[in-house]
Amino acid sequence: MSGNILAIDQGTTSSRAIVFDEHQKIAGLGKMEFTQHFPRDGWVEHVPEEIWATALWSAKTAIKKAGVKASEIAAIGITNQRETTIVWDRQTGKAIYNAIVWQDRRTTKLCEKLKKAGHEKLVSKKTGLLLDPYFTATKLAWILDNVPGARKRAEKGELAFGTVDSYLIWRLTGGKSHATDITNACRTLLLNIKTGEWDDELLKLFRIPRAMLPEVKDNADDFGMTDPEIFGVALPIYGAAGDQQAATIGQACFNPGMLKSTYGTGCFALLNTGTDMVRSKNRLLTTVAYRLNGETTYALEGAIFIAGASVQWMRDMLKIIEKSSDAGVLAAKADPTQNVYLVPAFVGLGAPWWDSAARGSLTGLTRNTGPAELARAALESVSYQTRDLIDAMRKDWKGAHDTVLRVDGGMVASDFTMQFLADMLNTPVDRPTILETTALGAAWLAGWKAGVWPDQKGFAERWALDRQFTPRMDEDERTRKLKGWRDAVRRTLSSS
Ligand SMILES: Nc1ncnc2c1ncn2[C@@H]1O[C@H](COP(=O)(O)OP(=O)(O)O)[C@@H](O)[C@H]1O
Ligand SMILES: O=P(O)(O)OC[C@H](O)CO
Repeated sequence: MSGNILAIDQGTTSSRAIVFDEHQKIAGLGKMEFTQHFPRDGWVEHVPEEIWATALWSAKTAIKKAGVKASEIAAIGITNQRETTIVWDRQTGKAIYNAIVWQDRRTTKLCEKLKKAGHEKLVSKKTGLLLDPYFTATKLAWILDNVPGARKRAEKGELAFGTVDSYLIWRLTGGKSHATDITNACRTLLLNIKTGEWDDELLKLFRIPRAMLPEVKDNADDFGMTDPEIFGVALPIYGAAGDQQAATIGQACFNPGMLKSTYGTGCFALLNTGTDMVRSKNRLLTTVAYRLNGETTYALEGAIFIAGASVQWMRDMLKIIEKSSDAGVLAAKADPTQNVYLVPAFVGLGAPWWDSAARGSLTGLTRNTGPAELARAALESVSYQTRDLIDAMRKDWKGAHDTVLRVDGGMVASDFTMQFLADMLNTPVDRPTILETTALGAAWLAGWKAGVWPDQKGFAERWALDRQFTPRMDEDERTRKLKGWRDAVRRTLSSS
């Protein structure tokens, strides 16, 4: 059997697919951006048909570009933007409402109400998460409460719920498989991360009918065969994982203490804590890193909502750069004596603040502040936020000390940003040769399950360094800059 694996990576701003060959090298890639809908302040939606169409187009393009026949693909792995919520009609396969995206804040009030009623402790204990609109359950409840007739139909079993992995699996298998994987399921607020099963108490709290939920599987598992109409041949789907967990796998962070951070639209740092479920005292998340052969590995996670999105904001709204890669060039021209801080709380602040009512701020402006200082502040904000996460991780778990950070995602192409990151963390930052680690992680799951790719150890040995960024800034300068950042955050919090 051939060692070609198709990975479908359905992200927040684009869908892409990659065919990796038997040596885990990229043989073909297809990528398409899709429309972001912002119907109201704090609301973010995607059209499910567009998610499907762009994912499918990308998959077919990747196969074509790789110059292989679909029959030469051994298996498919799926990875996706997490928490994004879709409900569809089991009969027609049509979604009953747009996908409510992870960034969407419309359920802030409901979360506050549940918190006031004292439910956060139970929710955190069972799920490792917090009562924040970021997660799926309240978005799903919103759909059931706001689409006429939805709740009744869901109770009768006529509607199906899924995160994007589940929706793609359903579409790819022609409605034959309604499944999800443990890493996506554990982000819904409906799964008990200790047992790995849907939890009746949580379902009752969020008023979610069990009949609409998918089956929860391991990350390398049998998720069904694709409908032969789609690729001309039925292909097995053998892997699925949320994109941040897939990146953890793709970065081969398989040992406790290993840490990766992905800089895409948002930024997500995951620290492997092994089979230990480390409970955060500093408002980080406890999450499933992966479950293989029934054994669960956990991670501590810090989630930042805006990273590369601030670069897109400069490009699309402020129009001070033409393309993302101009940001680093512009930032390098900034006046080093200015202390401008951008706190990009465009959709609230994630870890460790969890302030959904906060909105972005720009401080330290002078008459001489121009686009270059703004670009620098936007790129630097990513490193400051990462520092906040890693400080919290170090307080939570001793295994987080002396670790090297492996980075990936679109934004790590910026050398300026990576150097500043090493300076702020005061720790080396390793950028691998393959930056498509999310897709690679999903591909490994499928390739390993299909028996055509190496095992964990063999795969980890193939991880290759492109460049290591080492800290260059002196301690006084770092301390001064971090203090300025913390002041800026303090002023941005909604309670300030
Ligand atoms: N050279 C660069 N410098 C800074 N930011 C960049 C650069 N290249 C891409 N980006 C940013 O990275 C993000 C895209 O990363 P990607 O991993 O594709 O994201 P996602 O999976 O969330 O769609 C965009 O927000 C883009 O602005
Ligand atoms: O699409 P990304 O890469 O920004 O990832 C989104 C995360 O999965 C949200 O939790």
